[in-house]
Amino acid sequence: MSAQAATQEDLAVVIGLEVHVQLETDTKIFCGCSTDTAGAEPNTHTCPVCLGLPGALPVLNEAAVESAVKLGKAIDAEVPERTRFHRKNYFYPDLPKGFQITQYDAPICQDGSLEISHEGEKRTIGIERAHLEEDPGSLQHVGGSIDTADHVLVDYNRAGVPLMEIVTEPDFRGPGEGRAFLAKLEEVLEYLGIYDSQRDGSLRIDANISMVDAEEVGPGGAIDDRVLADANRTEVKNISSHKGAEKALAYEVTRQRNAIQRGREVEQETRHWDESRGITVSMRSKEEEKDYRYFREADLPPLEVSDWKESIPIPELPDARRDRFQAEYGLGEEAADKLTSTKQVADFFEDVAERFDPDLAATWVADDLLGELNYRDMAVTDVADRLDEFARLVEMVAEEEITEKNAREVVLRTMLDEGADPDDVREAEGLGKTSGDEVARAVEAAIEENPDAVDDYHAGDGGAINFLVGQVMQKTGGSADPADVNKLLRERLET
Ligand SMILES: Nc1ncnc2c1ncn2[C@@H]1O[C@H](COP(=O)(O)OP(=O)(O)OP(=O)(O)O)[C@@H](O)[C@H]1O
Ligand SMILES: [Mg+2]
Ligand SMILES: [Mg+2]
Repeated sequence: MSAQAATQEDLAVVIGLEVHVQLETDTKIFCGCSTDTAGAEPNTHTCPVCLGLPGALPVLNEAAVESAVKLGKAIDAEVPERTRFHRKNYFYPDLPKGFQITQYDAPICQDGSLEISHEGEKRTIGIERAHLEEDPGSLQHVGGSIDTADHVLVDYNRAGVPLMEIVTEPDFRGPGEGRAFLAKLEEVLEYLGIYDSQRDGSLRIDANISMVDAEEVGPGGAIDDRVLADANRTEVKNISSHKGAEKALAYEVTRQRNAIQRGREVEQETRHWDESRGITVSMRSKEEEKDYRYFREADLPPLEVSDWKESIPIPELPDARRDRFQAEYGLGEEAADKLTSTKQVADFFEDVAERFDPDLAATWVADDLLGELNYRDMAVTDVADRLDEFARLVEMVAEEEITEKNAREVVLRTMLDEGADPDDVREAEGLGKTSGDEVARAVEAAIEENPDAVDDYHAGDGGAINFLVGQVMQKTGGSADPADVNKLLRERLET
């Protein structure tokens, strides 16, 4: 059956991703310019090297290589003994030298993989390679978007920021899997501490999409290399988030499907994701490898990492930590997932679990804190500098200085909404958990003042106890623990 005659069901989606990640280093990859460019005036973090002035020589940043090796270990890649750099030639204003220093035939990471879980199923996504390169400068399109702008401004502050380009096999069979992969990759990068998710543009994605005859898909989603090579694919550039990736992929899948159903061929081309319009637009026919005239970067010697790489440690990664949390703290799968979703959350949970009690810590971090943050469209990163205060709140609950209900509904919410300190909120709201004596007195008073309810209780009316609990709660200003009060009342009424 030819692709032309295909209907919806006859087509399988093929997606491969090229993910560009900015490595978090103090200085650029080939010069000493600071990478801390947030809010800086354009073109103020530059020097002859990253501006590509004639005669300037690159010197490789050791920290960038170390980060690349860490990533290689995390994705189970081969890190060859010797790697080298190449020049990729193209003419575009974001590249002052007219070429990008990148890696070609000897990338620092080869043949890795990452396991994702999507819609309850686990899949292993192959990673063809991950190589080091320099980030180009950034362009600002003035008076329109890329295809309509009046003119373009160039900022070379970004030029030379270390980038890792991670190239997957065409292993995704749908946009959702692509998104799951990006989330997982970001998690791993954060755990490794080599990446700053908060930095603008620190993760940028090119997505390759094609359609093949569904009959070509074998067991486990395998597709023959020849079929993949023959399929006309589009490469979508300018995707900068997981959400954007899923949307761009879904758009492109629909566009290609429609074209094939109308009997048209999908053109092999480069397209641009226009985030604000939610569409992809054609940019140019796809360049081929020979267009880049790759040749060896003679200004950088080959890089030897064979002995060195063994001495570069990596921390426990998300999957391992998830398993350990389940085994060590008796967490369910869902709680373990939530509590390892970012390193910061996981570290915070462990800290609180060790100091107080794992069950309490799990509820407080997974349900209460993350729930309230989520409700406010916030993440743990937004309160990263206040984690001590949240730990203090859990301590108050653990030490029974406050009821769980008040801790959750008053203190936690006020902390988040007003940036208040937990002890201050408790004091201001008079929420100190009432002492045992005070509760006992309130129980006595409630019994004395409500003989009818006491009679009803003895006559077997189950509702009477709730009424009495309510009376005690009122007398203690809501600061007693209702479960304790219930117990006290029953004990007292049975004697
Ligand atoms: N048939 C296909 N459909 C979708 N994606 C594919 C297909 N074949 C290959 N890919 C994906 O295309 C991506 C890049 O492929 P490749 O390495 O051949 O370079 P390229 O896009 O030509 O190179 P560059 O972007 O550096 O110029 C990979 O992620 C790969 O998985
Ligand atoms: Mg590249
Ligand atoms: Mg490509």
